[in-house]
Amino acid sequence: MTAITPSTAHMTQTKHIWVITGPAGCGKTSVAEYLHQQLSLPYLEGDGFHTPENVQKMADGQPLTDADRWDWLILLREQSLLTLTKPHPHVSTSQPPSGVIVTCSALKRKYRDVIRIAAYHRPDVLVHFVFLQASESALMDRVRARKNHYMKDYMVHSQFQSLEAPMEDELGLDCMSVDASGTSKEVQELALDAVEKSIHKGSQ
Ligand SMILES: Nc1ncnc2c1ncn2[C@@H]1O[C@H](COP(=O)(O)OP(=O)(O)O)[C@@H](O)[C@H]1O
Ligand SMILES: O=C(O)[C@H](O)[C@@H](O)[C@H](O)[C@H](O)COP(=O)(O)O
Repeated sequence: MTAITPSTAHMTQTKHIWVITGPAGCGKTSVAEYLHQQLSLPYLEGDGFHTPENVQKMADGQPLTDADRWDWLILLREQSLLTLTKPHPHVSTSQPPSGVIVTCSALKRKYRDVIRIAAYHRPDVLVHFVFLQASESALMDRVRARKNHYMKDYMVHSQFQSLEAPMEDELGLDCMSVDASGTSKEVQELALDAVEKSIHKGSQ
């Protein structure tokens, strides 16, 4: 049996991958930046991991296909795990972080399944999905008002066509649904509250 010493204790602590999900404009970036600040956890912006080809495709107004998304999802999963092993530069400790925040629309159940694989060989890792729920028309308005982004408002409809919001079984497992119809501040607070409750529940 391997003894748990202070130097190895961090390896056995539960580590969390917090995936902030939902269609374009739901507030993934806004919420992730807030959680990053409030929880002092590293943050991976999913949009930054698309290939130039995928970005061009979306900028041209074509929704991504499943085939376009697989490698992106796998990359996000691998980068999340890698981030959990590296000392966090924003915290004054040489220990790896206790969690990582990642934005990823994760529109379909099978996309979430790809990310769930992160925990298959890492019993110390828990994956959680925070689904930001708001109406299509609200998200159209937000994306229309957002400047300097490849994703245009007319893409929101295709995102809702692809969307498989987490159902009861996923909500009872590793997904939480957050009302994202309010102001940015309200949604940020609701998301933080949901994450903190989940951490608290896990520690009991
Ligand atoms: N709750 C909100 N209410 C109104 N506008 C919001 C809200 N959350 C984010 N926004 C704005 O809407 C746009 C999309 O938000 P963003 O965080 O980029 O969403 P996503 O990353 O899910 O596409 C941004 O311009 C952002 O400032
Ligand atoms: O900020 C946004 O508008 C979204 O995050 C957007 O960029 C998009 O959702 C994905 O990154 C593309 O991938 P999907 O088509 O799989 O959502």
